[in-house]
Amino acid sequence: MTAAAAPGGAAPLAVVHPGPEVLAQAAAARLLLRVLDVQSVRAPVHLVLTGGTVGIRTLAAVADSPLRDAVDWTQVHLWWGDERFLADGDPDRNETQARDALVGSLVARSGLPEAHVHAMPALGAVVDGRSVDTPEESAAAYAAELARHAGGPDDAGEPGDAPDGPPVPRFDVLLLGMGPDGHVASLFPGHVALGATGATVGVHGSPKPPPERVSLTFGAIGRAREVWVVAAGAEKSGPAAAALAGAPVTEVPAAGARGTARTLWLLDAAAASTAG
Ligand SMILES: O=C1O[C@H](COP(=O)(O)O)[C@@H](O)[C@H](O)[C@H]1O
Repeated sequence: MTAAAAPGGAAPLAVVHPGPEVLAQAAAARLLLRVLDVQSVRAPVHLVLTGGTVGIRTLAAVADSPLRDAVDWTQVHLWWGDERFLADGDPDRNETQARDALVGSLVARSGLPEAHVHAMPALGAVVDGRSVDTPEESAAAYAAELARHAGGPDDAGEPGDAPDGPPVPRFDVLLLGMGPDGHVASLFPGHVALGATGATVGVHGSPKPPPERVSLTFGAIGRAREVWVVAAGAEKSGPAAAALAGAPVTEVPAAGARGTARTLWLLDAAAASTAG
């Protein structure tokens, strides 16, 4: 396989919370305040959502937060870092879980336009008149959707903030969960997808079910202004410590997820227990 490049971007900073519920509440409050800050200087805001235990718990906390109503959701775009390649509405799809936890109510009650909800095409979806039957077709369709939203006035960065990379929006915050094997999005240790170029990649043979997935690449992740990795539980402590210590990306993919301006690791005490 092609080796993943050494990570550039902002060095990681870890913030530790006592347990998973406080972690989810704090991540949600932090996310909403970040959106408010960004909306004071530019629009639209591009957020990348994650699946996973803490990721979905964080979205549920956003839904219940009083800060939610301070955001202008008409000027927010939602994207996903990865997706399980399953039929639309499958309960294991990250999109389905995110819609149940938050996105559905933002569209129904908070003015988020459905056209701003950019889910990765599901198995059997029809995009531009063609059926999406493989992870590669879904990945290609998503890359095209990302490219349509790249290069807008909201892309203008701060001085020195112009990373090379595939055509994707400058994500304001990109959320990632992390598996106990150190995977982020659907980029797994030792997997050929780690070396993928372009914005997205179709994934086969995922060690975590389901085997077929779609993921942003490191190139796309590295275009985010801020990357936040959220993780809870003792089973995450080994990979968290390794990633924070700069482990090889091929062994601990989470080590390669960095934002241009900020890389935050939001951990609970158990997940931080091995970190020095
Ligand atoms: O399969 C996935 O797993 C990771 C982490 O999930 P967790 O339940 O261990 O927190 C998640 O971040 C990713 O988006 C998802 O597709």
